[in-house]
Amino acid sequence: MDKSIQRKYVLDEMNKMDYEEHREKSRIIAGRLMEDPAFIQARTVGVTVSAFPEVDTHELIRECWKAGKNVAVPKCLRKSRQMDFHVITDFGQLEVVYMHLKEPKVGETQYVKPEEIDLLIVPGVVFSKSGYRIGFGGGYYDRYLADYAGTTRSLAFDLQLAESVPVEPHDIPVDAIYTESRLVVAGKVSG
Ligand SMILES: Nc1nc2c(c(=O)[nH]1)N(C=O)[C@@H](CNc1ccc(C(=O)N[C@@H](CCC(=O)O)C(=O)O)cc1)CN2
Ligand SMILES: Nc1ncnc2c1ncn2[C@@H]1O[C@H](COP(=O)(O)OP(=O)(O)OP(=O)(O)O)[C@@H](O)[C@H]1O
Repeated sequence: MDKSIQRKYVLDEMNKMDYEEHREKSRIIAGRLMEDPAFIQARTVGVTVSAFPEVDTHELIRECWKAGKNVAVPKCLRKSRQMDFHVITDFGQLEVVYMHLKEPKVGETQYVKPEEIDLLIVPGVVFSKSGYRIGFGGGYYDRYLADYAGTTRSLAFDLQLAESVPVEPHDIPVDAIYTESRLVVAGKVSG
């Protein structure tokens, strides 16, 4: 199936969730990640600030702060279509400048190199059982992952899992995907 059709179909399904269902499932998904040794051991976590209908990451970010972890969020560089991650210690250090996305205020936050991020939580719209993904189409994460050697995870609702997605040469799969009912690891699915 065409990438943009698959993206639109799944986004439409995600948008059908009501506020309660979205919040409850997000809480379960984030809770599962928080039990993962890769999360527990991470000193610095790279994560996006979610926007509905993405799996909510706000509570996860607060839990990172409580546990003394650094929270690094991406700033998009539009010309080069690259991203820089900056450490935020408060949601007040975010601003909306690009595509309704909450991004770090670069003057107020510390830049971190890819090798300083222990765990990168990779966003996406559709995920395959091999860990491949369809994002919002900016190619930002594909570019970042090309230079990133650390551990990756994704957070998704069950309805975002597809049998397969089109794979291009630049696509790099994530190590594992948490949903409200499943853990998908390197092509294996368990309950
Ligand atoms: N919450 C959240 N934040 C995130 C992402 C995400 O998926 N979720 N990203 C995940 O990657 C990055 C932003 N990704 C983007 C992906 C596509 C376009 C986009 O479609 N841009 C239009 C218009 C560009 C322009 O105005 O210059 C385009 O490409 O046509 C923008 C951002 C970083 N932050
Ligand atoms: N490593 C890369 N080097 C150069 N161009 C790239 C790279 N990765 C992706 N691109 C380009 O970026 C554009 C968007 O890529 P793609 O459609 O795979 O995005 P996506 O996976 O849906 O989104 P994202 O990675 O932002 O979540 C494509 O035109 C692709 O060719």
